[in-house]
Amino acid sequence: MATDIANPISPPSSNKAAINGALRKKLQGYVGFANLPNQVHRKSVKKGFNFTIMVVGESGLGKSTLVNTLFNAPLYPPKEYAPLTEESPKTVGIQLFSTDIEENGVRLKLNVVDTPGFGDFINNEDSWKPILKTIEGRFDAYLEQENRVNRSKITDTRVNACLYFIAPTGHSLKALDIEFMKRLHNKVNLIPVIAKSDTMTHEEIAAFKERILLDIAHHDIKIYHAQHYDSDDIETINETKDVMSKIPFAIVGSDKAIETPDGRHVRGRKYPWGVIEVDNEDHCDFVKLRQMLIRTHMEELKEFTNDIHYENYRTEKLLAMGYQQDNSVFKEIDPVAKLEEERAMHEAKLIKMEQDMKHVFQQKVQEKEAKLTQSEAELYAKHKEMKDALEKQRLDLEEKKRRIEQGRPITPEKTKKKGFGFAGK
Ligand SMILES: Nc1nc2c(ncn2[C@@H]2O[C@H](COP(=O)(O)OP(=O)(O)OP(=O)(O)O)[C@@H](O)[C@H]2O)c(=O)[nH]1
Repeated sequence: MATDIANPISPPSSNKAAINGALRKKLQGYVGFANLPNQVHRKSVKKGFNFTIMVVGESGLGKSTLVNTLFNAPLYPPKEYAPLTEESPKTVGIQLFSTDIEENGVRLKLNVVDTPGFGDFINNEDSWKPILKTIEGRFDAYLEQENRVNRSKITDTRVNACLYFIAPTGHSLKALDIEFMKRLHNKVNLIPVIAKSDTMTHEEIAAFKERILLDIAHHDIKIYHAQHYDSDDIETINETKDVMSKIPFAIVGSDKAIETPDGRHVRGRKYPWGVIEVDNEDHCDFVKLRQMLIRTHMEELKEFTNDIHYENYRTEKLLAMGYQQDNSVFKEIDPVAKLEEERAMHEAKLIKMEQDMKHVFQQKVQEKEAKLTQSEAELYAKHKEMKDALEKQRLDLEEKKRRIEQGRPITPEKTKKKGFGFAGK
């Protein structure tokens, strides 16, 4: 099904002057995803785009109606009314709708995940579980495809944006809203919207928005925060600021054409006191929401999904499966640091060599010293022995001399025994 979403219900030509009148703010240029080529590479444009939106919120807040309004296409088959209760029919179970939209040669495959409204049960405690399961299930499917041997054709069904519908109570967020948003904010780009904002006055909407943002900040809920693609481009910065200033978007949904009192045919809701136009920026933020989703921030929403939410999920999952990450492989090689490292290694090597040489030298000196000490001791012993022998000789000679002087004969044996040259004399 190919639908022109950039031109929601065209009014008859006779009423065109009235459209340009005071009530309706005329859009500058066209609004649509044909602008995407400015955001990404031409190749992606050729391939076409794939975008998945999820709608979450209490039952009956107009989720299905908004999706039809957003894409100006009856994505939802008309809900059958139950004849007995005459109650509005509900979405039961998670439903997926897909449509191909083409604009200026750019193809967009749009997927919408509609979740059943919650809040109807006595105990709504776990109503977030199936929604979280769907988001994670889509991450798992992507992870499984990434791990295949052949990864050339990966089908990406990951949820790129989650429109969270807040009931137009005018009070603060409900405990259930807080619980839901907290459960989802780390898994998906959360975009809060005030449903059925036609039931509130402008002042009430402004005060309610303020209150919601305070609650979100108080509970540390991370909602999607658009970034500037090109900080030098003042137009982009202003556009992003403008879009961000509208969050939470106060929206009105209607896929029906109605006639305004001045004869225009518009998408809107008719009341006894007047008409609320869906595509009128003075009436609600629907145009801004569509602009952000399709025109200005689609690629960024996809990037955030892949780089932040999916990456975190993947890391947690792989760690839980026992995979360890070797961070050293991600260490960037800094040439200065590398040189420094090499220099340190070289220095350490030199120090080691110096120490080894010192050790060998000391060993040799010690050995020499030991040898010298030993020969000194030997010399000393020899010297002592000679000295003792000479002393003994001196004593013998003195004895002989004394005997000769006393006239006593010298015993030849004794002389012989001595072995000194007196024996023959
Ligand atoms: N006043 C008003 N009514 C709306 C708006 N959007 C939808 N409705 C009406 O609200 C009723 C419920 O709308 P649905 O789109 O079926 O709501 P839902 O959130 O999909 O409901 P579930 O399927 O139960 O989750 C319908 O009668 C819609 O016409 C809106 O912006 N303003």
